[in-house]
Amino acid sequence: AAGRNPQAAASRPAETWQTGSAERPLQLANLLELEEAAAKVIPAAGFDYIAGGAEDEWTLRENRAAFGRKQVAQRVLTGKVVTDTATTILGSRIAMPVIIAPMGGHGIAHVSAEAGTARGAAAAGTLHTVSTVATLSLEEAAQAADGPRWFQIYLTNDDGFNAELLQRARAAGYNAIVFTVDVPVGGNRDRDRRNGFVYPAAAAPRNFLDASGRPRAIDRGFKSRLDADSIDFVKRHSGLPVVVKGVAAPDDARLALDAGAAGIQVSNHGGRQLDGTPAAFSVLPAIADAVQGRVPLIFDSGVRRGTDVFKALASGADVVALGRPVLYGLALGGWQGVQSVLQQIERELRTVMQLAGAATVDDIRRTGLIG
Ligand SMILES: Cc1cc2nc3c(=O)[nH]c(=O)nc-3n(C[C@H](O)[C@H](O)[C@H](O)COP(=O)(O)O)c2cc1C
Ligand SMILES: CCCCC(=O)C(=O)O
Repeated sequence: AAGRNPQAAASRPAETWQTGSAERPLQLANLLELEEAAAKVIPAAGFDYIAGGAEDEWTLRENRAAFGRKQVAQRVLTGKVVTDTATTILGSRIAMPVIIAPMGGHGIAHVSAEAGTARGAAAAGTLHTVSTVATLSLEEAAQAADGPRWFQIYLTNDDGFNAELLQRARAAGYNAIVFTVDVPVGGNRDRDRRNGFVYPAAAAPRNFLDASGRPRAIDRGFKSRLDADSIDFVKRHSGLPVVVKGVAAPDDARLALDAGAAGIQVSNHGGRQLDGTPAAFSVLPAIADAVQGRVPLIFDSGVRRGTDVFKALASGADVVALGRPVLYGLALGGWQGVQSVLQQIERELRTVMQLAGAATVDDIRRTGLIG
């Protein structure tokens, strides 16, 4: 059931999908205003799929609201001046503590699909996490740009296929595997049910096509039973550092650590899975406490502003990952739109750092929040 949408796409006849095709930089005041603009470019059911969350979308809204309950301390007499926003994550140097979260089907948003996203990320000096259900194959996405890149895996019920996918990722030069564990089943997404949404043929995930173009493994669905052995499987077959993504409880963080995770991605999948759970930002401090700096923490779900990045890092995250705004930037401006989105949040972060007396990313991590 978890793989229902992409699976349906693989067997649908060709159809036209009139989505974004512009290639231009974007003039942005902030990332929040992108959603309304993107709704005019992406076909309605595709837009709902991207923008929506599970059930009442309470957690989707709470992901934003929670940032409003912690405050940044203004510090203007420290004598510090922002030097740069660069940082290192799992051995990769990136220009800002912001990366791109894995999202399926970039072809839903723009004709360049993941090639545009990868190029935009590289132009901004950061990395893109390519999804299992990406429109382009992991090899095509890798060829689109130089620089560090991560591959996200959903384990299917076909372990031979899973092992092959991990080996392909290693061969294509991916630097880490992001193993997503919060989709043992697809969430209850009312908008998609109402729209009868399935991935359009234009976004059918090519990782599942065999040499003769026939769909493979995706009809077996994604694994529901996930545990320490699953993490070990991903480690063994990839030979790469494994980030366990979709951790929202300290006990899952401890379990992932014991199973050999090289990183933990605190996330509630952007409010798309279990509605009624706390904001990802609300559970971050307790997870950081459980992890005790033993592995890096990546944080996502609801990040839209430089202040959000600052607050997440001050709460224990090493980097944050950005979801929906990247697809909106891609829809509106192709690779240049993605670059604009990343540059905008970096610009905001720099200003916040200066006003909060943090000269570097490490300084942010040493800063306490109010509230
Ligand atoms: C359209 C869409 C598709 C997604 N597909 C995937 C996916 O294939 N794999 C995955 O691990 N997470 C997926 N996610 C979740 C994101 O990685 C991330 O957790 C979430 O979008 C972060 O929240 P934000 O959009 O509020 O920034 C998807 C999210 C969206 C919006
Ligand atoms: C059913 C999983 C497909 C991609 C995904 O993770 C999402 O839409 O959130």
